[in-house]
This record gives sequence, structure tokens and C-alpha cells, in this order.
Amino acid sequence: MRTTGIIMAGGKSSRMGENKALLRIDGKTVIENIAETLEKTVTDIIIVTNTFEDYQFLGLPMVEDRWKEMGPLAGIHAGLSASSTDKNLVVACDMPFISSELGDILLGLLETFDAAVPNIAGQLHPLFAAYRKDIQEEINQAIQKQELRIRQFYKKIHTKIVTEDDLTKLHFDYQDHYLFNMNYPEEFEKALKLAADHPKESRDLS
Ligand SMILES: Nc1nc2c(ncn2[C@@H]2O[C@H](COP(=O)(O)OP(=O)(O)OP(=O)(O)O)[C@@H](O)[C@H]2O)c(=O)[nH]1
Repeated sequence: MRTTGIIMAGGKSSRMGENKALLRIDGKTVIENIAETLEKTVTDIIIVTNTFEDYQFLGLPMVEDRWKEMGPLAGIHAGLSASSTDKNLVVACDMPFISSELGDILLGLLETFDAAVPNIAGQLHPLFAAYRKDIQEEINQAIQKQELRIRQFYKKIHTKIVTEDDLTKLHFDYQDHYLFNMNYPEEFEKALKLAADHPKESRDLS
């Protein structure tokens, strides 16, 4: 079955001071590392961005936000609208160490749910989460009504909040770096250290 990875790359990176997706880890840009890991779990990849020139080198399909500056829901809407598959995995462009196995688990939950969203140590991760394409109309309506808060949106659809307990029950060995995201230069430094301490081959195994 075909599935799509949707990489969100429409942000400003103002806290980082330079485009986060294009920072280099392990000799490759973060967005290339993400696309490489995604290829293990999805058949198609789409980038949602408002600066196509930055990502042309990847040779992947790109779409832009229909609603600009409206936050993550609008980005997810643009990705789902462009997707040609029912099951989709949304990933932020600033998560260098995503797990393809965790992606598989979230996509699998779409058999039963409209969305599957990790909530780890009390933190929700809407930008490493799985969504069915057909919720795009609901997102459309929420945006029209200016209801942009994603937590509220999850209450309108059949959402599975995936906790650490759920992952343990599924025998998934969750590692903190899987959902690590970089906002500030110090976090990029931390990512570089993490990459040095955990060789790439061992990072996405569980
Ligand atoms: N498509 C799309 N993606 C977005 C938008 N805003 C943020 N993102 C993406 O969502 C993820 C998380 O973004 P944030 O770190 O919260 O915001 P940011 O604008 O990238 O960074 P800051 O300017 O430092 O807040 C990143 O992958 C961003 O590229 C948007 O309006 N549209």
C-alpha cells in the first residue's frame, strides 16, 4: 500500500537564525536525513514550503501553504491536499533523528483512527504524527472558523494519542532523540553531539 511522508518546511527558523532544514548533520542537510529515513517507511514524499528554491536540490515534489502564516494545521492541510494516499506521516523539517519504526507504528494506527499523535512526557508531537487524507475537509472548516489550535482540532476527529505506555505495549523501545527538535543554535550543537555519540546506523534501530 502506498503511503506519503509530508515534510513541513514552511517555517521561518527565526530562533535558529538560519534555515534549520539546511543545517548539516552527518555530512548531509537535516531535510535530506529526514527524507532518507522516511524512505524506509513511506512510498512517496512531499515537501510543504513557501520557498521552493531552497529545496529544489532534493528533486522531491513541493507544494505551498494555501493559508500562509496560519501555523501547523494549515501546513498539514496543504500536505494532505497534495497527497495521493490515504495514510500520511507528517514530519517537521527540524527533527534530525526521526525513527522509521515509530513512523510505521503511527501509520498502522490509521487503520482504526483518523490521526495518531505521540504524547511523550506530556509533550504532544503534532509534527511527527500520522493523518488520514480525508480529514483535510475538517481542517479546512477549522481554519475557516479561525480555530487554529491543534489540540482542539484533535477532539473533532478520531484521534489516537500515543503514549510511552502504548509504545512499551507494542514492544517499541522509545529513545528520546527520536522526537528531538531543534529551535535554537544550542539545540543544533546538541544534535551534532548526539550524532557524534550515536553513529547513524545505530540511531534508527529499536
Ligand atoms: N508549511 C508550513 N510549515 C511551517 C509553518 N510554520 C512552521 N512550519 C514548520 O513546522 C515546523 C516547526 O516550526 P517552528 O519551529 O515552530 O517554527 P519556525 O517558523 O520554523 O521557527 P521559528 O521562527 O524559530 O519559530 C518546522 O518544520 C517548520 O518548517 C507554516 O506556516 N507552514
